[in-house]
Amino acid sequence: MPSQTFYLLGEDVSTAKTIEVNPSQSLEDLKLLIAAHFAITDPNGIGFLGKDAVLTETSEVTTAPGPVPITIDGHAVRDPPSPRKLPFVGNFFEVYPDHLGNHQRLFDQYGPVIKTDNMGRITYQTNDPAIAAIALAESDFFTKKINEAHPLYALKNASAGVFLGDTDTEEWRVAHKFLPPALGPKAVRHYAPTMQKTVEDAFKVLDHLDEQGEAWNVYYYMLKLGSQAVGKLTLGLDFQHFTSPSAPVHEMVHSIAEMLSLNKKVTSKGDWYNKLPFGDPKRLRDLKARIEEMVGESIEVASRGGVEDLPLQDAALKADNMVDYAIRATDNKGQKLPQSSLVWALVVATGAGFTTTSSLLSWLIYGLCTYEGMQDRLLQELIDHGFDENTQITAELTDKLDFLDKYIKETQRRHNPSFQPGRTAKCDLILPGGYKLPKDAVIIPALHHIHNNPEIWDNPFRFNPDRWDTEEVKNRHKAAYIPFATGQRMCIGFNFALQEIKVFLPKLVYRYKFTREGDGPIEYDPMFQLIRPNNLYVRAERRVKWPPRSDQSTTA
Ligand code: HEM
Repeated sequence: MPSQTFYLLGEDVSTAKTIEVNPSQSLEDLKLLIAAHFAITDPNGIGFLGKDAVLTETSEVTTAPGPVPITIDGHAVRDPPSPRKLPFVGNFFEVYPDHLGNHQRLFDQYGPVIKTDNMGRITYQTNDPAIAAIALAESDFFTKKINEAHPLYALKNASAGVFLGDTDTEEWRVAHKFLPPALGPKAVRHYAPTMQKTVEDAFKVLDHLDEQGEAWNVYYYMLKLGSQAVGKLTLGLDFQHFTSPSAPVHEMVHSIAEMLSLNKKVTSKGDWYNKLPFGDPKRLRDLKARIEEMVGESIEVASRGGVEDLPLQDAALKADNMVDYAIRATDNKGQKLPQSSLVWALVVATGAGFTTTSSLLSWLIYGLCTYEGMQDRLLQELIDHGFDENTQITAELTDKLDFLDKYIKETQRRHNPSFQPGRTAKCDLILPGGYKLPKDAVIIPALHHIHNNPEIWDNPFRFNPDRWDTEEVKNRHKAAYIPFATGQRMCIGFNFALQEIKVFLPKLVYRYKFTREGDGPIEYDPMFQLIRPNNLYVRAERRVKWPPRSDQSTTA
């Protein structure tokens, strides 16, 4: 077979490779062949340069005088740009404290892939959905491998939960077979009554705060509410967060939160520190043991009921909660989730579940008080669907609430709580646009910046739920909106989260009118894993009257 030599434009000609090419193959097949040889992640962007023009036929490529330069999306290959570094701190002060605002500025200045060095930790970020989709697909190019550069590295070693681990492990595969069915769309539907009871239990506290004329910190109460629901439905535990306005946050919730921050502290120093018999490392070991003990108790209580084993899907539809599910669910070989994976899979699902939903709930309340007309439109939609305080919310009802759906989507676009799902390059590779990434580099699809990228979204900084009806948004790139990430390592709890929100928000909006207390800037904590409003205070006033149905007011 004839052969041709090729090299990547931008690299030295001496790197050229000789490749056998069948002259009768299509140009598309030739691009696939070249992509495989040069680890080019998207073959569609490959171009072949002739002496005077771009070569568009395989026969032209094979007969051109070699070596033939390869372009990617019309570019030579190049290192991702990076701001100028300062000694020791690198780009730290280019990025922090306002990493959301600063990354936006860096994307505007340098383009869709940027490299930053924050005190020695090198990461790559992208706001391009096409690159995000490539990174998040588990493939020959990328995987979730949590190495020193990964944003979850500090959490990986100390807690070791399978969902904080690498994809390429037997433990993750087993947990990933067992747990997602319990959080599938059908399975979470039967959790709706428990979700509703949870928010209704919070009413007496919110009513009391209203009677006292008190404003409250939204994140604090949403943390209580979000974790109350997740606690019941993952661990079967009642955290008693709404027995009174000052009811303490349950030991499980603050233990998980404290464990997350201790992990960061302990693993940011050498391994010797971890072995100290006192201080933070000891506290961390004690906490881990206590958490295991608490989850172990939940498992024991659930087992004591003498429950029957069931195939995965049936168990998902019948279980009272995820512990109950996990001890019953049996795969087609009659095997169960091993006890060794069970405890930490449940701890991580609980932690991932409440930190995220409580942040999103907080942003949803922020939107009610900030964006003109939202509260009225949400309320009107409820009234028009015959909603009242006795309504039992079901998925059939929430499926009809179009504006609610658009409002949630727009909030997750504009104020997404999670922002850094990192993926690791398995080899030296070339991204669309010609950006080179070395093996083991961690790239973060920057969710906030993808969701607010002006190349994709018209007027992205405007909060506009109606954009979700437009053709432009309906035809967007599949990774232009990925609040729960995408690919095999995406969120397994998204059905749960969305259903919970669709039960909580209507109940809250029907009962209360929310107004913001104070009008200073809202701050977020740049060192927290999630974006949440730290200093948002609201008044929730009980409604005493509701608008008429739209059809009645039109008739009138
Ligand atoms: C608004 C709510 C939520 C948001 C925005 C969210 C977002 C995410 C994102 C972006 C990831 C991917 C992380 C990565 O790729 O590195 C993820 C993973 C995960 N989420 Fe969620 N999540 C939410 C709610 C939940 C809930 C309610 C649960 C459980 C009940 C849950 C359990 C998990 C688990 C176990 C993973 C790890 C999956 C894996 O590594 O294979 N999440 N979530």
